[in-house]
Amino acid sequence: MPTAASLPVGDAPPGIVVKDLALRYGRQTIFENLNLEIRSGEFIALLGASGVGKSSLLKIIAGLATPSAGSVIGSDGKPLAGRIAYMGQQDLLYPWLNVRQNVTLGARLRGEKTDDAWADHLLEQVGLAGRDTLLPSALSGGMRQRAAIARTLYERRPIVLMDEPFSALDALTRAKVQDLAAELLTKCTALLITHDPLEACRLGRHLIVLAGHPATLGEPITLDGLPPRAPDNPQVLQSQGRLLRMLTELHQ
Ligand SMILES: Nc1ncnc2c1ncn2[C@@H]1O[C@H](COP(=O)(O)OP(=O)(O)OP(=O)(O)O)[C@@H](O)[C@H]1O
Repeated sequence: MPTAASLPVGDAPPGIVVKDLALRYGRQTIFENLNLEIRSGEFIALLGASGVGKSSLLKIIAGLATPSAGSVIGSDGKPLAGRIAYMGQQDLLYPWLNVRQNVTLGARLRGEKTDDAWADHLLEQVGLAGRDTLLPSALSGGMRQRAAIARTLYERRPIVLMDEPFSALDALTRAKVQDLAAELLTKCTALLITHDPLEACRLGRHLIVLAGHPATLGEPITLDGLPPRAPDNPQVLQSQGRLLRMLTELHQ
């Protein structure tokens, strides 16, 4: 059975290369000539004011939206289709399916045999072993989000994109789920949208701010050490301060 330390995503996950990306809605230009390179296995946190275009960028990278111009490919030069798992702002668990059925939904939709040993392993990892027959209505918010993480990881994709996945959780549950995500995503290339500077500093290797109209990406703040970093880690506290200052200045 695979272990968390050996999530079966191959040797090195592909990085992401975003080249000269533009997005326009009618006369509104959300961004133009946007370039971003995320190296293999890196965890990037993307921040920025509401409405600046973060979710749009993530959806384009995920292949869920079409850009007006530009391209997104893997750092290995191959398309990213089929190599990305996407986790949105809501857990989107199907209320009529139990935890296990939700976790294995992708395989079921594709008409594949479900990998029950892998599902068991993930349910154990996210602390839901023995809860697999419960419906989402019987779960707390934190448990639902943990089930959604298990469903994301069940897909065994080397790239994981997350759009504010923990924003609805209370501070303590959020910290626990952040720890879990950091541990389970060590072998993936990950891009996380968050409004929470502390979350960004605990999880991200590079923190990038998207700002302006049209939006551009700022110089990244880079943190050392492996996530999850402790909330009172001096580097986390210092970077959090820098980030808040940067976001405030950009908003003026
Ligand atoms: N399908 C669409 N048609 C027209 N405008 C859109 C569409 N989708 C998004 N927009 C606009 O594009 C801009 C960027 O939206 P987006 O959701 O990417 O922002 P965001 O930075 O993720 O915001 P938030 O932090 O609030 O989630 C917004 O002004 C939004 O109104």
